[in-house]
Amino acid sequence: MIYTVTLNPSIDYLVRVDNFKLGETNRAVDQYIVPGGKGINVSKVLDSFGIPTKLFGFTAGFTGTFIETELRQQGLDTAFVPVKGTTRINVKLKTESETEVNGMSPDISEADVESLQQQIASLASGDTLVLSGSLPGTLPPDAYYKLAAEAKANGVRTVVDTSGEPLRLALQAEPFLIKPNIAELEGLYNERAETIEEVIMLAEKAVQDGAENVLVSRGGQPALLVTADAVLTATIPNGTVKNSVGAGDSMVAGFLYSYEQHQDIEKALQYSTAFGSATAFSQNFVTRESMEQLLPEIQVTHFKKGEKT
Ligand SMILES: Nc1ncnc2c1ncn2[C@@H]1O[C@H](COP(=O)(O)OP(=O)(O)OP(=O)(O)O)[C@@H](O)[C@H]1O
Ligand SMILES: O=P(O)(O)OC[C@@]1(O)O[C@H](CO)[C@@H](O)[C@@H]1O
Repeated sequence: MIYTVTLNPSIDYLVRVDNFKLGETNRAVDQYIVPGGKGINVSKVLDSFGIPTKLFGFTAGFTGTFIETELRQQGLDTAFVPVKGTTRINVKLKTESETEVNGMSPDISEADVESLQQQIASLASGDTLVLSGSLPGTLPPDAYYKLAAEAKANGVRTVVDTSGEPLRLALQAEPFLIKPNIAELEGLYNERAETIEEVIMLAEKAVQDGAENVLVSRGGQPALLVTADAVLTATIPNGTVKNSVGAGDSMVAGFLYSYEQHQDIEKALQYSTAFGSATAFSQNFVTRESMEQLLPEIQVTHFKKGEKT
């Protein structure tokens, strides 16, 4: 069974404004109000591909109630720990470009964390635990490390999709998969990666530091999968980006969807990329139809030094 953890969920307010003017009253021409947060998005995508998951995390206040109610109505199995305060609202403003304002998390107490730890303690060998998104401000940076290490000690496969210090520390728990985008990978080692060789070098550092599979997304540029034995690249299909919110989460979902069936990292990279781009090219999330359309366009190859991608 796959379990996702969203410590810092959100209501995503996606709003489109034509001719946006800073400092003036702008009127929306389109809007969506949906449960968000990276782990929740992974669960939504997997569920739509027939893979059931259980959703852990913290929810608070009327926004938390909205998230829980919506997800349950969609048939998702939520088991959020209720906490004090109000779950955040994240604004995703679509103008000529995409601008995001992610809200502030409620405070999480030690007792809240213990409740979550108890839930995670029930996972066992054969289970997968996906830890995704930012940490609430009151949690220490090693929060993901601790949860991942506990799960791993029980034979659970762990996935960590976060950034900065929480990601750096989580590597010590030897996660099965991490999915940094290029900025997150650079941030991990405080180094710029302008050439493909530099990107690979940083991803290889993350492997040395503990990650089994490092899936690097680079927006419209080829994605990479780096392990101790292989460096793979995947071409990115051409298309018009409609909404990239959740494209990275769709990649995580696609990787797991494929890997659970085939245990083949080349296929997992191909599916992962198809899931990511299918989400980027749609207003909502990837569907089976949109994914299957893109899949044959994506070529996965073993990277050879000197190659341009
Ligand atoms: N311009 C694009 N053309 C095609 N596919 C894209 C484009 N931008 C993003 N994607 C798809 O989305 C995936 C994830 O993109 P990105 O590297 O921006 O991840 P991310 O920053 O984690 O995403 P997000 O946080 O917005 O969910 C890419 O690997 C690709 O499959
Ligand atoms: O602030 P975080 O936790 O880093 O990211 C949260 C978030 O931007 O990520 C998802 C898309 O990946 C959105 O649903 C959500 O609003």
